[in-house]
Amino acid sequence: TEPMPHLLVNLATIDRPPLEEIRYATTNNFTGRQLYPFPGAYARHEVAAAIEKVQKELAAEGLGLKVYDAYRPLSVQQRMWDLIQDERYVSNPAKNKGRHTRGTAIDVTLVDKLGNELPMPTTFDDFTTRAHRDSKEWTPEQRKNSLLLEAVMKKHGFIPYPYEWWHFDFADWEKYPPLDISIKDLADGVKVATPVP
Ligand SMILES: C[C@@H](N)C(=O)N[C@H](C)C(=O)O
Ligand SMILES: [Zn+2]
Repeated sequence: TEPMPHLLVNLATIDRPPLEEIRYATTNNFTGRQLYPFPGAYARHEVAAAIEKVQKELAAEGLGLKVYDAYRPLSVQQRMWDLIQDERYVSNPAKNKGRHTRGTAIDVTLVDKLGNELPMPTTFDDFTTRAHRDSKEWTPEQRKNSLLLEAVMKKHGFIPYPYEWWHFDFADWEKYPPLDISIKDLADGVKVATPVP
């Protein structure tokens, strides 16, 4: 396959950029390993445009998004799968080549004007049934906040993922090419990537 434009956009460059806490650029994640050399939240340009609309709408309520993860290289997805072979919580590259690998998935929570996270059902990457959207264990406040996040994301083209309250896929995500361009190459301004065959 020939290299082609990857069409990924740095979410820090959009209007009203979301807060970022890119957990896989730290050791504070379920792997205990730093998987990205430094933080970077990249998404397909269509997805970035939708996030801009979400941010505009949330700002009117004094709220915003905080991003835990966005685009993820396929090689990183493989490392995650090697650790947690549970398709509810980690995509199996052999089956679907990943969701985040296409720049169409985003892991987010809600923050107030000061950047404080609103109470949500679990912490990020809590791989238990409490993170499921049909969990009966949530408090009314956690449910309200989670449903608010879900509503604004759905309105702008995202599909809530059933097993993780923080994960959203852009509509038709399977139609976008999976990629393995590194976060470093993206930060260095490399504009082309080879789609994974
Ligand atoms: C690992 C977790 N944050 C995640 O992104 N899970 C989904 C299901 C995925 O790996 O695509
Ligand atoms: Zn996710």
